[in-house]
Amino acid sequence: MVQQFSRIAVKVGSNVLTRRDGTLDVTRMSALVDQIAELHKTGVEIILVSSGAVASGRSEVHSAKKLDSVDQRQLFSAVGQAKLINRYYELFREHGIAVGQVLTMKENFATRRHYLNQKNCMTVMLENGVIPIVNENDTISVSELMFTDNDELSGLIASMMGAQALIILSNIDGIYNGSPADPTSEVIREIGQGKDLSSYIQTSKSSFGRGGMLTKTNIARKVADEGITVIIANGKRDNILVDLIQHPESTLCTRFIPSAEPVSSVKKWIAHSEGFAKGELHINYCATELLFSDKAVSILPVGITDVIGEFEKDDIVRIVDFGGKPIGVGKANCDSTQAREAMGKHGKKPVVHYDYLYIE
Ligand SMILES: Nc1ncnc2c1ncn2[C@@H]1O[C@H](COP(=O)(O)OP(=O)(O)O)[C@@H](O)[C@H]1O
Ligand SMILES: N[C@@H](CCC(=O)OP(=O)(O)O)C(=O)O
Repeated sequence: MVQQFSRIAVKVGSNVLTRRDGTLDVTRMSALVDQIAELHKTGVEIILVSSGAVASGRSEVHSAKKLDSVDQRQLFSAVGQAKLINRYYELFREHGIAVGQVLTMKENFATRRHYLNQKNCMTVMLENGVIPIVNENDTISVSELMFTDNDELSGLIASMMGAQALIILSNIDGIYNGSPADPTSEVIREIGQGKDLSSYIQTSKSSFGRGGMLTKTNIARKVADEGITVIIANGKRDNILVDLIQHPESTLCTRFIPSAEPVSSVKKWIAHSEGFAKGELHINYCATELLFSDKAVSILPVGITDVIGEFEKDDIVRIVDFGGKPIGVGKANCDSTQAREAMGKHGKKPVVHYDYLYIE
């Protein structure tokens, strides 16, 4: 059989790995490991993004004093991540497969150097047949330093590692075209580019999840726009991973159709960097129009009407259109003082070069 994908990222959500009482579902973990091992043996490279640290720590510690939510998360994840990775290690060892732990945080995606260091680490692991098991470093990622959830992290990882597909396993068969609780709702099988799904998504979350379906959908769209197939499926269904890869037509899931246009690796990094923007470049009507045309256009000083914030050369800046709407991100080619000096002038060097510009 021809394999559809040779490198995939698989995200396993908290709810897939957690029983109703909040403890780790080792039977489910073991079933998923068996499937990953089966795919690995057919030559598919897999990066596993696994939640479950907080859930697996919860049952291990019983604090005498009442803990606030940050303390709880730090304590449970510190204990739980050790337990989680230990379980994975043992389960994969039965298949003769080595695994490695990668704990990361949002800041590690902010500078290109850190980004490339992480990429290199996981590339070496894959080259040596080791499956990277990635999670957020919950012990030190607190509040604004946190990813929205592991869906966001898995999108960054899939994009960074040049995966052809990202499979997000949750406790639901896919995105429903109404409330999942409504028996008339159905799973949307395929989502093309530019489809607005906001009216379908309920704000309800599963009991142990962090972000909910809306963040899943937003991430999925962004990643698919970079040319990566994104699949949302039910990790609690038997043999789901193998079925998705080997019997894609007959397996229930939501599939985001990837863009056919290739996106460079630098642009992929920039696309996910909005949260790290240090400043804003406001542009006029004419520059906005040009950016949305088919041409490869850089942001020239002549089209800039305002420079907000203080930034250095190579920092990420947000691009804001003439109506005040954020339309993209880019890597600044100069600092904010130089950008202000050049603003509105003809014949100056681009403030953001096209190669380092991502328009949404
Ligand atoms: N239209 C929808 N289709 C599917 N699920 C939805 C929809 N709207 C809201 N949801 C909720 O999103 C939940 C999955 O997201 P989340 O709780 O973040 O899971 P995970 O922990 O796997 O990341 C589902 O259990 C469901 O309750
Ligand atoms: N890093 C956390 C999971 C965070 C999270 O957002 O989980 P999920 O709702 O599955 O996307 C943990 O391991 O418990």
